[in-house]
Amino acid sequence: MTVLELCSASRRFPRVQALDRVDLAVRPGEVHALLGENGAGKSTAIRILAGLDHPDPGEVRLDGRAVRFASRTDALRHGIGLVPQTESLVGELTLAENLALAEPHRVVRRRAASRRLREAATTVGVAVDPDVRTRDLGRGQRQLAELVLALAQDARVLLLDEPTAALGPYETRDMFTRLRALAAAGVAVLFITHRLAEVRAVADTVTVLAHGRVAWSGAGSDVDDATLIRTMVGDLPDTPTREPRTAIGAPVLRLAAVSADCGDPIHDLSLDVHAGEVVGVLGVAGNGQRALAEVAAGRVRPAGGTRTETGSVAYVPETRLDGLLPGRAVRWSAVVSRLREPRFARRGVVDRGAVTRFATDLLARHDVRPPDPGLPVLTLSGGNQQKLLVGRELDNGPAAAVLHGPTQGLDVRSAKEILSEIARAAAGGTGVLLVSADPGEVREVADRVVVLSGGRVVGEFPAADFDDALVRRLTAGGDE
Ligand SMILES: Nc1ncnc2c1ncn2[C@@H]1O[C@H](COP(=O)(O)OP(=O)(O)OP(=O)(O)O)[C@@H](O)[C@H]1O
Repeated sequence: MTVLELCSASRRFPRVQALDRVDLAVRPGEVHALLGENGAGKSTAIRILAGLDHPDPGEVRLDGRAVRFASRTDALRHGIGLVPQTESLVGELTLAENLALAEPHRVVRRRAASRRLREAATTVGVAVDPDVRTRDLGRGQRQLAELVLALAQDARVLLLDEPTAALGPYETRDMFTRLRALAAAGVAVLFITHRLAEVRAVADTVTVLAHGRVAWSGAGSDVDDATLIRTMVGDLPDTPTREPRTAIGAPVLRLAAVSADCGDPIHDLSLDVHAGEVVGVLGVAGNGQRALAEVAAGRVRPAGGTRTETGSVAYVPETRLDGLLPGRAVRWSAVVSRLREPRFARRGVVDRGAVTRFATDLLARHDVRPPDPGLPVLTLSGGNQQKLLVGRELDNGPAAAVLHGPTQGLDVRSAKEILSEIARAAAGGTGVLLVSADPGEVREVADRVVVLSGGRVVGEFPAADFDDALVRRLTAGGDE
């Protein structure tokens, strides 16, 4: 029995056919994974199912009947909950206030809202405080909060656009336990991911989109990983994620006994990043990663201690839109951190032609699709926005680079390309601070690993000594 489906759904945007006659069905009690390379049409499919967009032509069916949701709120009234890729919570408000905002059709008293949220959180075993300003939660926690928000509104279908992108392996496993419990209770779950291990861990059914079409669909047990990868992105590039390094040099970024509070505080933290070195920072989300990244990048002044840099510091923030100019064309996001360079100005006025030429070249070099500098940034798929941001930041051979979750939302091919880019930057002398939720990528590209817990460094070791059990113990708050 199908609860929600796309029937021969197409959607065209000015430069692309995002969906082309797609059939996709979600069933109660089933976890369905939606896969595909960046730009394949996954978010478009989910947005249509959630009432944020409409197929043209094509149909959405609910319980077998054609429907046309007027909005996301309307879809939610029919039991369709969405956890979007870019969070939709209002940061200044608490989760309880966000719930009141999401239900304009009824009066929601704050105490009742908090109670409903607590109940929903208990159902899925999540510890969220409904009365904390959502801006003060880490990205992973905000996504869990959105999940709880949908459940508090009685969603019987959950559409999750990359719910695990900002989560580490332990939090991901927890989330899957919750999703399985929801499915067992009859909820239908459709989620987007780029990680095949997650498909194996939780999905009953898999659909792969490629260039807006269904390239494969069926039971997860009927397909192997190699076939899935080939169907998604073709053959993987054979690019190295280790480059011969020049000797590791002097420190390019030094934090000495810094403390800062950006929601998840850091205390008395000291860390040096040397030229030509990749320092990987691991930890369970919400243990000071954001504060560390913001302080290291020079965005937030530490409340105590000192920060020293020796040259330019590139920064990829955890939330990609914080590093882009969402309201403007791609070309401006491509140059924003370099606009002061003389080549972009003519007699004191910005030289649009020079900006466009630079942006065109940057998009081509970093495989951002579509490679059109005139498109609004928000019309790029999430993964392509990420490639633009990381490409721009590493492009200029900075002295240091602070990268917070640089491969978030990237398909396997692009993630591999970004890791090679990081390795190349380090080989060229950049000192990289890689703050990541993914132990696998840290292990692959870092020289040294630092583990954060409770806002403090609780362990540090050469990447060559990487030991899963040790990392698990340290991230859980143990001492070395
Ligand atoms: N509002 C829009 N206007 C123009 N083009 C758009 C718009 N929304 C999406 N697109 C384009 O449609 C295509 C599919 O985008 P979509 O976001 O669905 O991809 P995706 O598979 O979710 O990618 P990712 O894995 O990177 O998130 C992309 O080429 C994207 O640039």
